[in-house]
Amino acid sequence: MLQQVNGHNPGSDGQAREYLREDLQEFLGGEVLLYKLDDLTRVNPVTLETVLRCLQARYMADTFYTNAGCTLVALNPFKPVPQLYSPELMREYHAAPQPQKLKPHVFTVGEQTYRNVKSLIEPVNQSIVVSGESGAGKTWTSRCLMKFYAVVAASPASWESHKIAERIEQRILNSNPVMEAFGNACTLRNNNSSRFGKFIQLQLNRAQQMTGAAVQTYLLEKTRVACQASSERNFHIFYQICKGASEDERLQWHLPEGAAFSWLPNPERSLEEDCFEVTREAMLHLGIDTPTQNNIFKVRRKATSLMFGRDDGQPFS
Ligand SMILES: Nc1ncnc2c1ncn2[C@@H]1O[C@H](COP(=O)(O)OP(=O)(O)OP(=O)(O)O)[C@@H](O)[C@H]1O
Repeated sequence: MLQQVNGHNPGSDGQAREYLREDLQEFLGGEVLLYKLDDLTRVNPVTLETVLRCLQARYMADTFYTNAGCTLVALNPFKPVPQLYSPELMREYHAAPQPQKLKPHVFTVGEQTYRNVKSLIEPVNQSIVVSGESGAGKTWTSRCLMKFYAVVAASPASWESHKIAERIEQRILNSNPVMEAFGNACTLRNNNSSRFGKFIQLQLNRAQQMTGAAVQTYLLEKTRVACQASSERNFHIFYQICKGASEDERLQWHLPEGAAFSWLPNPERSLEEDCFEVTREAMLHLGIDTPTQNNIFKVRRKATSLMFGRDDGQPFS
């Protein structure tokens, strides 16, 4: 039963609809100012149309973050916006007496969470849930948060502990290209779609410095190895190996130059994520040395050679 619509007491459903229509018109009439609404709880009346119009107005004004109470709505800009993620901006949010008074940003969430750990007498674990549909920007957002913590949670006093913190920071950031190489693939919606879920745990000591990180992955879409929807691709790592292996490695891994594989469709698409060197470099930083890497790729290559199948129908030796 309808009791009240935006302060009106309607006598009937018809009247309620009329009031709603008037309120809607009034709200959208001042549309030029919609981009200034940085909290969706201030949208009135709350309808799908008003919320979307508000987000659209902000998007047009290159404003990609909007609060919705204690939730942050992030719009994917689909273009590089480097000034939005600079270390200077990270420090600004970190140093602000009240970060929630600054413009809505993923760094506000990061900083508030960081302070919540610190401000309690007994530190309490904090969680940030990043959700959205495929291509919405979850991986990007998680990466941003990791970079943010790597910057703000790594300012120890002594040179020695500074070095340790720096190493942890690098390892945390380097875990991304490795996980993405092995667990991401190009889909119709996203060139770099994560085909697994992940739970990332960042560990801080009592002084709020980063001491480690752990990543748990789950629900890897293993079937993609053998079956890809048309116009989609297999996991990046396979293309990286095929495109980036040196001549020596090709010989070792029995990987003829230019060979086509039926289970590696659309290899002609050249993606930023195809860079084998980036994965190898990141693995090195994670402590996986070159011989171990070679063993991994050899094992991967052997396991997959049975499956890839060559387009000419020839089995692999
Ligand atoms: N804040 C941002 N700034 C610039 N580009 C972005 C931003 N967020 C997302 N993108 C772009 O959108 C693409 C898709 O984002 P992302 O991979 O994070 O989506 P996702 O939600 O993790 O998708 P999936 O669920 O498929 O893994 C990124 O590769 C990047 O190009």
